[in-house]
Amino acid sequence: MNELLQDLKFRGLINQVTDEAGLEELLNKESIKLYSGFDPTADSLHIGHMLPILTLKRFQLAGHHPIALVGGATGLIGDPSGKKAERTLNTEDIVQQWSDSIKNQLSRFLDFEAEVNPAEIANNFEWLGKMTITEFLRDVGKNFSINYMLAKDSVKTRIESGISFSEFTYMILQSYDFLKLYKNEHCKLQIGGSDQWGNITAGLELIRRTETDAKAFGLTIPLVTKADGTKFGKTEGGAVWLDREKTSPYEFYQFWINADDRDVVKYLKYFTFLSHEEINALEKEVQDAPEKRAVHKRLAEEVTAMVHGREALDQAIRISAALFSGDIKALTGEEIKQGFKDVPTHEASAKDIGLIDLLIEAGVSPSKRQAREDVSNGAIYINGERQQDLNYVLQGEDRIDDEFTIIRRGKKKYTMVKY
Ligand SMILES: N[C@@H](Cc1ccc(O)cc1)C(=O)O
Repeated sequence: MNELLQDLKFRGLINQVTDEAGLEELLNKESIKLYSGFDPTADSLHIGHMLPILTLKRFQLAGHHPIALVGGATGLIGDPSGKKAERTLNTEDIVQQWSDSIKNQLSRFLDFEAEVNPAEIANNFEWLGKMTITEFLRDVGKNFSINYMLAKDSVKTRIESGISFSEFTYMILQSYDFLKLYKNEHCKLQIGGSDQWGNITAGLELIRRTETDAKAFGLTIPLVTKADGTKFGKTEGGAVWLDREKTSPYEFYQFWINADDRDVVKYLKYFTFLSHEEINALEKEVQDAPEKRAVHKRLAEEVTAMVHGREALDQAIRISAALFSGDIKALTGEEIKQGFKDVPTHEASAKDIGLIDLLIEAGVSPSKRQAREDVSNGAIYINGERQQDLNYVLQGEDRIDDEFTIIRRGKKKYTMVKY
């Protein structure tokens, strides 16, 4: 058995393979080129994209050459696979901009400097962008029968609700990419999410029809599912992005820490490079002492360090600990902003405001009487410091970075006061 395929199987990373025995033979024989494509449908990739990226990386670590393809052209059209409705088109400028940011993100995961098997980046705008309509229809489109195309899930499921000619032809564009990379780069394998099976096999069909003695393969990765049935990768705040401006390293870390006990081992297998032995040991730990959440922590550490680096991970851990204990004094203003992004905010009516007045206008305490009680009982904290003086007036030193103050009532109720 091939070691890489064995690893992918152990991790549950294989959904379908076009010809497993053939692929195994090939992987045992040579170091191959493989690719996966990413359409710029937003200014950042999100954690749903991580599985194909990390799978490319697993191939690279096993000695193969990964090509990460940015869909500068396909992103202008829109893949109907797995989509219930037609997409709205984005402008060429926007797609160009998004292609650049996605390219940068992809570059963080793969090794482009490796001596023998460096990763490569490609952009299908380079060939599809230049192609003329007559070339497309004569050289590529002629190889696809309408029947074949109508039978694909991506099209079949949309016949009733509607699909444009543009999205209908998407599979041909992606097929042409595979053919192009197969011919020019000897790229013999395309991988992608399970919804990409139709597009990948269409590419294989095109290669088979146009190349003699062609041998290429497709492999899909499962869709990440969650034990509670909700969609993976979404939080209340929306998608979990790989761009730290959109999802801070602290939020990113929290996402993994909060994984369901039933999902955590699966995520370790999917998203980390820990050894099988280590994962098996951690699996035992979840079964024996799930309440310790040590395995969740380990998962969050591994993935956050990989995506955002060691320093950002340390910061995320410090913010989490400070928020948990309520002692935020040691945090910087930036760290507090990350940690308190989702707490209610209140715009203070004045800078040097009396504490009781502030508690009332910010809705921290429901009434004046309660506000006074809260303060004298010691339930009120200003930036992590208890304040029991009923006549206390907030001053400059209570404003972090001269911008905001964190008020806490009781154990967990936080409010960010801005000026
Ligand atoms: N269709 C893929 C992206 C892709 C684009 C071009 C390719 O050649 C391959 C894959 C997706 O939407 O996820």
